[in-house]
Amino acid sequence: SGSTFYYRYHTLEDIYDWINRTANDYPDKVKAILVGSSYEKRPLYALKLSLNNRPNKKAMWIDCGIHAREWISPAFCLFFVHYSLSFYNVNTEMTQILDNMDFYVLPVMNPDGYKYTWTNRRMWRKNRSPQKGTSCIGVDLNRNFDANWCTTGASSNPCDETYCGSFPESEPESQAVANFLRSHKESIQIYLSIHSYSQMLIIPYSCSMDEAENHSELYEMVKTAADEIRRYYRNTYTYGAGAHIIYLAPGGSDDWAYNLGIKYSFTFELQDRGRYGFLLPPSHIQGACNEALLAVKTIVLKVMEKP
Ligand SMILES: NCCCCC[C@@H](C[SeH])C(=O)O
Ligand SMILES: [Zn+2]
Ligand SMILES: [Zn+2]
Repeated sequence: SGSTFYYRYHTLEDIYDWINRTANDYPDKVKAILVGSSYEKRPLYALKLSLNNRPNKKAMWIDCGIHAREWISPAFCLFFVHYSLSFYNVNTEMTQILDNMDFYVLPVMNPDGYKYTWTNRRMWRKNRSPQKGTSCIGVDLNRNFDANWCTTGASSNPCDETYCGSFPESEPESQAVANFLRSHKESIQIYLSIHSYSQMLIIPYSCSMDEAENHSELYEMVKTAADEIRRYYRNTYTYGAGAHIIYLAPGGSDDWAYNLGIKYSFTFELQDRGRYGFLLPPSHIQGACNEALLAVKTIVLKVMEKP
């Protein structure tokens, strides 16, 4: 699949085919891990990238597609895997990173919702689990984690877009990710969740107005990443703690991962700033992915420098 493959949006079926093909084409570098399944029993595959068989490497987790309508998010995960495999031993930074760091990449965390945006409603956000006592469907998976769950910034109404679910990790998708992170928290040093839109590099906390204990370190990382994006791509990303730069959003995967002990935890809001919003045209995929890649590289290299 030439790079034109990575500059188009893909159906869920094409993404599953790509996952299997990639794992088959790189048997010694890529492993498809089944971390769980969705409400409608679709598999949740994470690709483990391990390009250097040095023992006990640290790892970074990247999830995409937690919100169904944010199509640029899965597009980035596919791009990132392709870039890592294609530019290892070619691009200096990527080689340095992959010699030290494994990656777990979950391209579509909400497959039921993603499918639904292709077949029924392009603007769907939540998963597709039915709720008791109402015909309204779906939980906002980024309000379903156990971090100040269902406080201000989430809704307890199943018909709302930010519905928190019936209890923390009530959904199979969030439970699968939380279980995997719990069982790999010793090796996973960095957490990243990819969303769109509004061009932001977000650090904890979003679930409260509290400041993260390593706030200045995290702030420096996203500031530097945003500066690099401005320098190389002349594009503007805002950065900072979610509760301050976007809105209070409790129950988020990043805040939960942070409290689990993954002290380098981020959420990216990719392009654009509202002209197309969630309907970002395919012609913008390359730019959006290059910007996000630069931010990932900047942050990972800084984490690797830490003693
Ligand atoms: N974990 C909360 C990070 C800040 C909010 C992120 C946005 C992405 Se669409 C949201 O979940 O509303
Ligand atoms: Zn989102
Ligand atoms: Zn968003």
